Amino acid sequence: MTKPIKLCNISDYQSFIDKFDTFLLDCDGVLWKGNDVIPGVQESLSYMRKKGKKLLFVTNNSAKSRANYLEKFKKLNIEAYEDEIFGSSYASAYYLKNVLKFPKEKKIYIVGESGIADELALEGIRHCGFSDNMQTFKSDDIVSDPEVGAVICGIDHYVNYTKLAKALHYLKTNSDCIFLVTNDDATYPFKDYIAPGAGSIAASIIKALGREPDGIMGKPNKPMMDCIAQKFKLNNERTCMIGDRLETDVQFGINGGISTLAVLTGITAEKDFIVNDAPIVPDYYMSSFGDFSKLF
Ligand SMILES: O=C(O)[C@H](O)[C@H](O)COP(=O)(O)O
Ligand SMILES: [Mg+2]
Repeated sequence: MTKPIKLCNISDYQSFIDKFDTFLLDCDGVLWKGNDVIPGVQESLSYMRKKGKKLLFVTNNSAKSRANYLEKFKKLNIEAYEDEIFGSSYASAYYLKNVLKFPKEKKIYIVGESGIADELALEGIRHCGFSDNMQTFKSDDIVSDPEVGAVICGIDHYVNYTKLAKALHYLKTNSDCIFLVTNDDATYPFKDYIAPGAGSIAASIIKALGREPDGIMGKPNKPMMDCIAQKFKLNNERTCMIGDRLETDVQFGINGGISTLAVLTGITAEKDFIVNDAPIVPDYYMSSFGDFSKLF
């Protein structure tokens, strides 16, 4: 088993950055936790831009559209541009439009937030489910709607029984109704705690439905890489994925044939991959992406 290389000092940081032209940067747990920016992140990104590196922000968080994410970057005083941002809501809309060729006459029921609705709308795909955000459960609300051709589930801070019951009803009663999940992250790192992730929300529908989703869009899966590849031709030898979760970020890099750097500010701990039988091992790792700020 190849051992991951730990980046410990300024010369390690310098030689690592010089190896690559493009960095795919995860967001939750690498750049920030919730709305708390990880120390040194702005300076690290500025240094990379100063060295002429291409930066792409690749997040499984489907709560926001690319435009909304750009607002978050600005609010947190992090330089970013909309065409650098790839979220699982965008990857889902891209997949439904270009791969599934989702029929115009059908609509999608959303268990999730505005990111999914906004990106579907940009692709001209009809959707519903938003009005159920604050709904108190009433059995009469669970009615058939043959126009629902798909259910999509992502992170949803307003998830409720009505939404889960409607999603299950459409999937069970509408023939050929497909079930997509924006991402399978079990957890979601905040500054002082770990919260349930999109994968844990989708798990309640999966359990009730008795089958797995027809597709998971985000890292480590192909729809996210396809979404990036339609905009940027990556030179795999000179590209590195930087993330905080082994089974999404590092696996995404491995699947994509690019290098991987794990940081320890989010979900993954060193003990998760330093053992001999670790299933997923990054090429490199370091305590925090913010440590590159020492080069600034
Ligand atoms: O959906 C989730 O569980 C969270 O958004 C998760 O944190 C993924 O965000 P990422 O680390 O890919 O930015
Ligand atoms: Mg992350």
